[in-house]
Amino acid sequence: MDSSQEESKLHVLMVSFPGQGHINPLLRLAKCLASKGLSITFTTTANVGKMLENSNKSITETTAIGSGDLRFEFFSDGWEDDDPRRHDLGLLVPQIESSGRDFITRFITQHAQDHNRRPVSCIINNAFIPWVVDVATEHGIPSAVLWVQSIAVYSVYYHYFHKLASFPTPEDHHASTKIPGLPPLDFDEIPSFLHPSSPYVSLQNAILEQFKNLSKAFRVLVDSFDELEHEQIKIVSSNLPASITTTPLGQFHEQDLERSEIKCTRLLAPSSSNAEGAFEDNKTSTLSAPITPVGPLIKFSTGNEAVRADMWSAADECLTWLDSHPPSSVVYVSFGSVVSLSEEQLAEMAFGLLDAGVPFLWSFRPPFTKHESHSGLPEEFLEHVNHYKKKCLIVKWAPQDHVLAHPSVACFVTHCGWNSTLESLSSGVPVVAFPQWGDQVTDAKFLADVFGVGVRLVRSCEDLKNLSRGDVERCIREVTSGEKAEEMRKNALKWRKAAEDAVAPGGSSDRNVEAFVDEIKSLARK
Ligand SMILES: O=c1ccn([C@@H]2O[C@H](COP(=O)(O)OP(=O)(O)O[C@H]3O[C@H](CO)[C@@H](O)[C@H](O)[C@H]3O)[C@@H](O)[C@H]2O)c(=O)[nH]1
Repeated sequence: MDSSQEESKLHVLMVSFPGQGHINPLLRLAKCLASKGLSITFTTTANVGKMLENSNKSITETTAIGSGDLRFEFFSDGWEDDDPRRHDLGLLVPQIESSGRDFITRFITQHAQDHNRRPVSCIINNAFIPWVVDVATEHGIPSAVLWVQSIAVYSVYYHYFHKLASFPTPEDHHASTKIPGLPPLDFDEIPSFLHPSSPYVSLQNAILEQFKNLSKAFRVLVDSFDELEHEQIKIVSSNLPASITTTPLGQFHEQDLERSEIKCTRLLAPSSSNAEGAFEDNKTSTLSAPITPVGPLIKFSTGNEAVRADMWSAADECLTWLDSHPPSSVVYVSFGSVVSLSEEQLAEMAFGLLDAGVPFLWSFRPPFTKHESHSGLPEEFLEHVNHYKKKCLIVKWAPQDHVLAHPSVACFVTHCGWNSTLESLSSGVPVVAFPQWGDQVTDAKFLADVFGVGVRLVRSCEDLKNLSRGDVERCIREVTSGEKAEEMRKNALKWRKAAEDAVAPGGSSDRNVEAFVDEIKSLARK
């Protein structure tokens, strides 16, 4: 690259909520954009930044990726290192907003004034920090959002927020929800934060807040792909005005950029359950920027595997241990970075795994706080694991992307976070779905009934409480042997191929990423 190209690299600031399930997809997008010639600064809060630096030394320096580059800069959330308030989302979300707003404003100003730095041309953020879009708008900087859950789940929240469909009410709280383009969703299949009695009010607010200002962004990118969620993309897009819906994926028109002027009225009278009063001004509302799938981001090869953002060090031994097993023989178990199981659930899961008689690798994330139990596994089970190291391995954190891509893995027992869901589909690995809350219950429904790659270990909150080792064993057997297992394996491999095609040069997501980069360049010229 000559010096004039080097100078003309556009600078994109990417801001992540400090959670693993948010950081991973945003970082994957960051690497992808850098590989196409953009200069990226990736930021999140400093306490999580410290964890990332401890487990990934490579992120402490600027890294050249393709014709662009990537660097990290973290901001303090204003609390001491061990402040327990961080574990309360209701407190954390506003705290990050106040410190994050200051940081981003300073960052934009410094980069605009200092001739030795590149001014910020675009800002991209992910879930739970919608104020980033407002800060960008206040400074006249174009902004985009990366939605880090499925488009189906986006559609459910979108229909809820804009009162476009009926949802369960306290009076009729088990009614199913019908949303165009989605199968009818039973009560236990809509994201559980929308249940009338959900105790997770702060999570519901954090999620729904995002829908307030999506129209200020010029694009909502999604870590999904057209072939996987074609109908859902069509439906979500069709609630936008015609000028946008007629725009084919991967081709942007001038009028798309003026959508802040666009208004759309709701289609249905509001159901009494729809967070009445909370989002008062929805009668005539600007809906959202166009939705563009750019995933699965994990499949884009940027030639820089070393840059990772694990919050804990991934145990290298996983891959050598997997190497010692025959193809399609191991069950991988992980419940992501947030979920904690009760001691009863852990015991049933543990003994169910033993009863299934298959080798297993269990990633059991370290506790967040001193108070969170990490010794919840039964003593008898741990003794067995120690004795049969060849057959069972428990680690604190695994390189999950590499584990799922390993040929020895036959099945994934997962909590169905969207990243895990997409990673298993992209790797062709069938699943036993063990969702706990939020979008996970919807993802589980899709994995089993729409994508055809797994079985559900639990279907309702009641099942969660009554998990039995017999069910664990039965589900693992169902997914790993017999005719039905063969069918699921075939479907999983079909999705893996579709994922590979989507990100290959000229594939649906690749075209969308290219067009997005062109869009950033074109907005920067204005
Ligand atoms: O040992 C492990 C376990 C997990 N992971 C990675 O951690 C991420 C976990 O993300 P996800 O599967 O989405 O689970 P959560 O961490 O639980 O994610 C939260 O955020 C997601 C995105 O909003 C939601 O879909 C989930 O429901 C929510 O719990 C994935 O990329 C995994 O590859 C590892 O690298 N090693």
